Amino acid sequence: MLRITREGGLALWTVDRPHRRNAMDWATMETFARAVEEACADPTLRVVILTGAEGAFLSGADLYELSSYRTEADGRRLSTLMGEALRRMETAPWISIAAINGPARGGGAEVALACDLRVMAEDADLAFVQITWALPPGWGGGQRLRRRVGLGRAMELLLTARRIGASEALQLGLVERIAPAGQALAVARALAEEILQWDAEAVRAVKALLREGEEMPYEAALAAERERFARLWAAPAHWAAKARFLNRRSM
Ligand SMILES: CC[C@H](C(=O)O)C(=O)SCCNC(=O)CCNC(=O)[C@H](O)C(C)(C)COP(=O)(O)OP(=O)(O)OC[C@H]1O[C@@H](n2cnc3c(N)ncnc32)[C@H](O)[C@@H]1OP(=O)(O)O
Repeated sequence: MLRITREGGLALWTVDRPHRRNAMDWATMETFARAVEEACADPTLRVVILTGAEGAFLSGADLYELSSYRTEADGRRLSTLMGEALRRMETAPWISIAAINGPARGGGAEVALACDLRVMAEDADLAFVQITWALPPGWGGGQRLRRRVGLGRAMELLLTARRIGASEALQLGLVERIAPAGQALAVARALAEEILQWDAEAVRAVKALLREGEEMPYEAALAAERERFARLWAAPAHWAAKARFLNRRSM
Protein backbone atom coordinates (compact mmCIF):
# COMPACT_ATOMS: atom_id res chain seq x y z
CA MET A 1 0.00 0.00 0.00
CA LEU A 2 1.48 3.36 -1.09
CA ARG A 3 -0.54 6.34 0.08
CA ILE A 4 -0.09 9.43 -2.13
CA THR A 5 -1.25 12.92 -1.17
CA ARG A 6 -0.66 16.11 -3.16
CA GLU A 7 -0.18 19.67 -1.92
CA GLY A 8 0.51 21.92 -4.90
CA GLY A 9 3.99 21.16 -6.25
CA LEU A 10 4.69 18.81 -3.33
CA ALA A 11 3.62 15.15 -3.10
CA LEU A 12 3.81 12.95 0.00
CA TRP A 13 4.29 9.23 -0.67
CA THR A 14 3.80 7.04 2.40
CA VAL A 15 4.44 3.30 2.39
CA ASP A 16 1.57 2.27 4.62
CA ARG A 17 2.14 -1.32 5.80
CA PRO A 18 2.91 -0.72 9.51
CA HIS A 19 2.03 -4.32 10.41
CA ARG A 20 5.13 -5.22 8.41
CA ARG A 21 7.16 -2.15 9.44
CA ASN A 22 6.47 -0.87 5.93
CA ALA A 23 8.10 -3.76 4.10
CA MET A 24 7.22 -3.61 0.41
CA ASP A 25 5.19 -6.45 -1.08
CA TRP A 26 4.86 -6.91 -4.85
CA ALA A 27 1.75 -4.73 -5.02
CA THR A 28 3.49 -1.88 -3.20
CA MET A 29 6.60 -2.16 -5.37
CA GLU A 30 4.48 -2.11 -8.54
CA THR A 31 2.48 0.86 -7.25
CA PHE A 32 5.73 2.65 -6.40
CA ALA A 33 7.18 2.02 -9.88
CA ARG A 34 3.95 3.25 -11.51
CA ALA A 35 3.89 6.33 -9.27
CA VAL A 36 7.45 7.20 -10.29
CA GLU A 37 6.58 6.94 -13.99
CA GLU A 38 3.36 8.98 -13.60
CA ALA A 39 5.20 11.61 -11.55
CA CYS A 40 7.81 11.95 -14.30
CA ALA A 41 4.99 12.81 -16.71
CA ASP A 42 3.61 15.55 -14.42
CA PRO A 43 5.28 18.91 -15.11
CA THR A 44 3.59 20.49 -12.08
CA LEU A 45 5.26 18.12 -9.61
CA ARG A 46 8.39 19.58 -8.03
CA VAL A 47 9.17 17.70 -4.80
CA VAL A 48 8.26 14.22 -3.54
CA ILE A 49 8.70 13.29 0.12
CA LEU A 50 8.89 9.53 0.70
CA THR A 51 8.28 8.13 4.19
CA GLY A 52 6.82 5.18 6.10
CA ALA A 53 3.74 4.92 8.29
CA GLU A 54 3.69 4.73 12.07
CA GLY A 55 7.29 5.22 13.10
CA ALA A 56 9.17 3.00 10.66
CA PHE A 57 10.73 4.09 7.38
CA LEU A 58 10.93 1.01 5.10
CA SER A 59 11.86 -2.52 6.14
CA GLY A 60 12.86 -3.53 2.63
CA ALA A 61 11.11 -6.28 0.71
CA ASP A 62 8.35 -8.27 2.41
CA LEU A 63 10.09 -11.40 3.65
CA TYR A 64 6.83 -13.27 4.15
CA GLU A 65 5.48 -12.64 0.68
CA LEU A 66 8.80 -13.25 -1.06
CA SER A 67 9.33 -16.59 0.68
CA SER A 68 7.30 -18.28 -2.06
CA TYR A 69 9.26 -16.68 -4.92
CA ARG A 70 12.45 -18.74 -5.02
CA THR A 71 13.65 -18.88 -8.64
CA GLU A 72 16.40 -16.83 -10.23
CA ALA A 73 13.69 -15.27 -12.40
CA ASP A 74 11.86 -14.16 -9.23
CA GLY A 75 15.07 -12.59 -7.95
CA ARG A 76 15.61 -10.82 -11.27
CA ARG A 77 12.00 -9.54 -11.18
CA LEU A 78 12.56 -8.20 -7.64
CA SER A 79 15.87 -6.49 -8.43
CA THR A 80 14.68 -5.17 -11.79
CA LEU A 81 11.30 -3.80 -10.69
CA MET A 82 12.67 -1.71 -7.83
CA GLY A 83 16.14 -1.23 -9.28
CA GLU A 84 14.74 0.43 -12.40
CA ALA A 85 12.14 2.44 -10.46
CA LEU A 86 14.83 3.85 -8.14
CA ARG A 87 17.08 4.71 -11.09
CA ARG A 88 14.12 6.48 -12.76
CA MET A 89 13.60 8.44 -9.54
CA GLU A 90 17.25 9.54 -9.61
CA THR A 91 16.85 10.96 -13.13
CA ALA A 92 13.37 12.41 -12.51
CA PRO A 93 12.88 16.18 -12.96
CA TRP A 94 11.51 16.47 -9.41
CA ILE A 95 13.44 16.40 -6.13
CA SER A 96 12.98 13.34 -3.90
CA ILE A 97 13.39 13.63 -0.13
CA ALA A 98 13.42 10.58 2.16
CA ALA A 99 11.92 11.32 5.58
CA ILE A 100 13.60 8.53 7.57
CA ASN A 101 11.30 8.39 10.56
CA GLY A 102 12.37 4.98 11.86
CA PRO A 103 14.28 1.81 10.93
CA ALA A 104 15.41 1.61 7.29
CA ARG A 105 16.49 -1.96 6.59
CA GLY A 106 17.88 -3.71 3.52
CA GLY A 107 16.04 -2.49 0.46
CA GLY A 108 14.56 0.26 2.65
CA ALA A 109 18.05 1.66 3.20
CA GLU A 110 18.64 1.36 -0.55
CA VAL A 111 15.47 3.35 -1.27
CA ALA A 112 16.67 6.09 1.09
CA LEU A 113 20.02 6.28 -0.73
CA ALA A 114 18.33 6.57 -4.12
CA CYS A 115 16.51 9.74 -3.03
CA ASP A 116 18.12 13.10 -3.77
CA LEU A 117 18.02 14.17 -0.11
CA ARG A 118 17.51 12.48 3.28
CA VAL A 119 16.17 13.79 6.58
CA MET A 120 16.72 11.30 9.41
CA ALA A 121 15.10 11.31 12.83
CA GLU A 122 17.68 11.25 15.64
CA ASP A 123 16.28 7.92 16.89
CA ALA A 124 16.12 6.24 13.45
CA ASP A 125 18.76 3.94 12.02
CA LEU A 126 19.88 2.48 8.70
CA ALA A 127 21.19 -1.03 8.17
CA PHE A 128 22.17 -2.73 4.92
CA VAL A 129 21.19 -6.20 6.16
CA GLN A 130 21.14 -8.07 2.84
CA ILE A 131 24.21 -10.13 3.82
CA THR A 132 22.22 -11.57 6.76
CA TRP A 133 19.94 -13.11 4.10
CA ALA A 134 22.97 -14.39 2.15
CA LEU A 135 22.38 -11.72 -0.46
CA PRO A 136 24.16 -8.67 -1.85
CA PRO A 137 22.15 -5.45 -2.31
CA GLY A 138 19.55 -5.82 -5.07
CA TRP A 139 18.16 -2.33 -5.63
CA GLY A 140 21.35 -0.41 -6.43
CA GLY A 141 22.37 0.30 -2.86
CA GLY A 142 25.88 -1.11 -3.27
CA GLN A 143 26.84 1.27 -6.08
CA ARG A 144 25.17 4.26 -4.41
CA LEU A 145 26.84 3.49 -1.08
CA ARG A 146 30.27 3.18 -2.70
CA ARG A 147 29.86 6.49 -4.51
CA ARG A 148 28.71 8.19 -1.31
CA VAL A 149 31.05 6.82 1.39
CA GLY A 150 33.90 5.21 -0.55
CA LEU A 151 34.85 1.61 -1.25
CA GLY A 152 36.18 0.72 2.18
CA ARG A 153 33.29 2.11 4.20
CA ALA A 154 30.74 0.66 1.76
CA MET A 155 32.41 -2.73 2.12
CA GLU A 156 32.35 -2.43 5.92
CA LEU A 157 28.67 -1.45 6.07
CA LEU A 158 27.56 -4.14 3.59
CA LEU A 159 29.68 -6.90 5.13
CA THR A 160 28.74 -6.21 8.75
CA ALA A 161 25.04 -5.26 8.30
CA ARG A 162 25.56 -3.03 11.31
CA ARG A 163 23.15 -0.28 12.28
CA ILE A 164 24.07 3.29 11.41
CA GLY A 165 22.62 5.87 13.77
CA ALA A 166 21.65 9.37 12.73
CA SER A 167 24.77 11.17 13.90
CA GLU A 168 27.06 8.67 12.16
CA ALA A 169 24.88 8.79 9.04
CA LEU A 170 25.28 12.58 8.97
CA GLN A 171 29.01 12.32 9.55
CA LEU A 172 29.35 9.75 6.74
CA GLY A 173 27.34 11.95 4.36
CA LEU A 174 24.55 9.37 4.14
CA VAL A 175 21.93 11.92 5.20
CA GLU A 176 21.76 15.70 4.86
CA ARG A 177 19.64 16.71 7.88
CA ILE A 178 18.82 15.30 11.34
CA ALA A 179 15.39 15.82 12.91
CA PRO A 180 14.22 15.43 16.51
CA ALA A 181 12.48 12.11 17.20
CA GLY A 182 9.08 12.07 15.54
CA GLN A 183 9.87 15.16 13.44
CA ALA A 184 11.47 13.69 10.29
CA LEU A 185 8.44 14.46 8.14
CA ALA A 186 8.10 17.99 9.52
CA VAL A 187 11.77 18.73 8.83
CA ALA A 188 11.45 17.17 5.36
CA ARG A 189 8.48 19.43 4.69
CA ALA A 190 10.50 22.47 5.77
CA LEU A 191 13.33 21.40 3.45
CA ALA A 192 10.82 20.97 0.62
CA GLU A 193 9.54 24.52 1.22
CA GLU A 194 13.11 25.85 1.06
CA ILE A 195 13.38 24.26 -2.41
CA LEU A 196 9.88 25.16 -3.62
CA GLN A 197 10.56 28.87 -3.12
CA TRP A 198 13.01 28.88 -6.06
CA ASP A 199 12.39 28.93 -9.81
CA ALA A 200 11.33 25.44 -10.92
CA GLU A 201 13.63 25.35 -13.96
CA ALA A 202 16.65 26.43 -11.92
CA VAL A 203 15.96 23.68 -9.37
CA ARG A 204 15.60 21.12 -12.16
CA ALA A 205 18.88 22.35 -13.69
CA VAL A 206 20.77 21.92 -10.40
CA LYS A 207 19.57 18.33 -10.02
CA ALA A 208 20.20 17.48 -13.67
CA LEU A 209 23.76 18.85 -13.75
CA LEU A 210 24.70 17.07 -10.53
CA ARG A 211 23.12 13.75 -11.56
CA GLU A 212 24.40 13.75 -15.16
CA GLY A 213 27.80 14.88 -13.94
CA GLU A 214 28.12 11.64 -11.97
CA GLU A 215 28.15 9.71 -15.26
CA MET A 216 30.42 12.06 -17.25
CA PRO A 217 34.15 12.68 -17.50
CA TYR A 218 35.04 15.81 -15.50
CA GLU A 219 35.65 18.12 -18.47
CA ALA A 220 32.37 17.08 -20.12
CA ALA A 221 30.50 17.64 -16.86
CA LEU A 222 32.00 21.13 -16.51
CA ALA A 223 31.00 21.93 -20.10
CA ALA A 224 27.45 20.65 -19.52
CA GLU A 225 27.20 22.81 -16.39
CA ARG A 226 28.33 25.89 -18.31
CA GLU A 227 25.72 25.20 -20.98
CA ARG A 228 22.92 24.90 -18.44
CA PHE A 229 24.06 28.19 -16.86
CA ALA A 230 24.06 29.96 -20.24
CA ARG A 231 20.56 28.76 -21.06
CA LEU A 232 19.09 29.92 -17.75
CA TRP A 233 21.04 33.18 -17.90
CA ALA A 234 18.65 34.21 -20.71
CA ALA A 235 15.56 32.91 -18.91
CA PRO A 236 12.89 35.40 -17.75
CA ALA A 237 13.03 34.08 -14.16
CA HIS A 238 16.67 35.11 -13.89
CA TRP A 239 15.99 38.66 -15.04
CA ALA A 240 12.86 38.98 -12.91
CA ALA A 241 14.94 38.06 -9.86
CA LYS A 242 17.63 40.55 -10.85
CA ALA A 243 14.97 43.26 -11.42
CA ARG A 244 13.62 42.77 -7.91
CA PHE A 245 17.11 43.44 -6.58
CA LEU A 246 18.00 46.31 -8.94
CA ASN A 247 14.68 48.12 -8.38
CA ARG A 248 14.34 47.32 -4.68
CA ARG A 249 14.95 50.89 -3.56
CA SER A 250 12.21 52.24 -5.82
CA MET A 251 9.69 49.52 -4.78
C1 LIG B 1 16.34 -6.17 -2.28
C2 LIG B 1 15.46 -6.24 -1.07
C3 LIG B 1 16.20 -6.85 0.07
C4 LIG B 1 16.49 -8.25 -0.23
O1 LIG B 1 15.57 -8.97 -0.67
O2 LIG B 1 17.65 -8.61 0.01
C5 LIG B 1 15.42 -6.72 1.34
O3 LIG B 1 15.02 -5.67 1.69
S1 LIG B 1 15.15 -8.15 2.29
C6 LIG B 1 14.37 -7.51 3.77
C7 LIG B 1 15.37 -6.77 4.59
N1 LIG B 1 14.75 -6.29 5.81
C8 LIG B 1 14.98 -6.82 7.01
O4 LIG B 1 15.75 -7.75 7.16
C9 LIG B 1 14.28 -6.17 8.17
C10 LIG B 1 13.65 -7.21 9.07
N2 LIG B 1 12.93 -6.54 10.14
C11 LIG B 1 13.56 -6.03 11.24
O5 LIG B 1 14.77 -6.02 11.37
C12 LIG B 1 12.67 -5.42 12.28
O6 LIG B 1 11.34 -5.88 12.04
C13 LIG B 1 12.65 -3.88 12.25
C14 LIG B 1 14.00 -3.35 12.74
C15 LIG B 1 12.35 -3.38 10.87
C16 LIG B 1 11.55 -3.40 13.22
O7 LIG B 1 11.72 -4.00 14.48
P1 LIG B 1 10.54 -3.92 15.55
O8 LIG B 1 11.03 -4.61 16.76
O9 LIG B 1 10.05 -2.53 15.63
O10 LIG B 1 9.36 -4.76 14.89
P2 LIG B 1 9.25 -6.34 14.74
O11 LIG B 1 10.57 -6.91 14.38
O12 LIG B 1 8.52 -6.89 15.90
O13 LIG B 1 8.34 -6.46 13.44
C17 LIG B 1 6.96 -6.07 13.50
C18 LIG B 1 6.26 -6.90 12.47
O14 LIG B 1 6.75 -6.49 11.16
C19 LIG B 1 7.22 -7.64 10.48
N3 LIG B 1 8.30 -7.26 9.57
C20 LIG B 1 9.33 -6.45 9.85
N4 LIG B 1 10.15 -6.35 8.76
C21 LIG B 1 9.61 -7.14 7.79
C22 LIG B 1 9.96 -7.48 6.44
N5 LIG B 1 11.02 -6.95 5.83
N6 LIG B 1 9.16 -8.34 5.76
C23 LIG B 1 8.04 -8.86 6.36
N7 LIG B 1 7.65 -8.58 7.63
C24 LIG B 1 8.43 -7.73 8.32
C25 LIG B 1 7.68 -8.57 11.58
O15 LIG B 1 7.79 -9.87 11.08
C26 LIG B 1 6.58 -8.37 12.58
O16 LIG B 1 5.42 -9.07 12.17
P3 LIG B 1 5.06 -10.52 12.76
O17 LIG B 1 3.71 -10.86 12.21
O18 LIG B 1 5.09 -10.36 14.26
O19 LIG B 1 6.17 -11.42 12.27
